Amino acid sequence: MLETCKRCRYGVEIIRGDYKCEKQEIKIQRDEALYPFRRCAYFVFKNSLIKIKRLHENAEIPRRATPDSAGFDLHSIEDISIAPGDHCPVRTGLAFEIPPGYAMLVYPRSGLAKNYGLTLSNAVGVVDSDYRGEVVVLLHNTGKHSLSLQAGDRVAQAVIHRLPDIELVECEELSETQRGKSGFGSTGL
Ligand SMILES: O=c1ccn([C@H]2C[C@H](O)[C@@H](COP(=O)(O)OP(=O)(O)OP(=O)(O)O)O2)c(=O)[nH]1
Repeated sequence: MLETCKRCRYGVEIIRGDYKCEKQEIKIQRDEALYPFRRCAYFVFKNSLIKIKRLHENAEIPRRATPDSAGFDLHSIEDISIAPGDHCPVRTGLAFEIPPGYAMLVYPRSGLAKNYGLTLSNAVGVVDSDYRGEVVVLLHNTGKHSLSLQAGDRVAQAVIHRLPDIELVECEELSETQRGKSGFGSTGL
C-alpha cells in the first residue's frame, strides 16, 4: 500500500509496525506502518524494517546480543578453519535489502580480535543498498594459531548507518582553515 505524505513529495509504503507523523498528527493502526526509509522529515518511525532473504537452510537471521547493541551478529553457515595469516571468505547465507540512503557496514567482533587475532581482510565491509547478493564476511587470521569455527558461530557484526545526502562537486579553490595542508601527525603525537 503506497501513500504520499501531504507535507512532502515522498511516497511511503505501508508494511507493518508502529509509526506516527508528529507534524500531521496522523496515526496508523499498530499492525501497519510506513516503510521507514523513504525520506520524509516529518515522520518518526519505530520498528524500522530491513528485509532479509535466507539463501541457505543453515542461515541464521542476525540478532542483537543485547537490546541496545549497535551491531547485529552475523553467523557463518559453514565449518571453517583458518591458518595463521590466512584469509577466508565466510558465507552468511543471507541477502539484505538495505534501503536507499543507508549502508550496512560489517565490522570485526572485538572478542574474536582480542582472543584470537581474528579480524576482517577489508577492515570494514561495506554492503551497498543496491546489493542483492549474499553477504560474505572476509575473515583474516592475524593470530599465531589456526582457528576453527563451526556453522552457526558468530563471525562479525553488522551496523546499519544512515548516509548523508551529498554529492561531490569539483571546484577550483577550497576554503582556508587553521590546519590547511598539515596532516599526518602535524599536531604532535
Ligand atoms: O565484506 C563485504 C563487503 C562487501 N560485500 C558485498 C556487498 C557490497 O555491496 C558488494 C561490493 O562491495 P565493495 O563495494 O566493497 O566491493 P568492490 O571491490 O569495491 O567492488 P564493486 O566494484 O562491486 O563495488 O560486496 C560483502 O558481502 N561483504
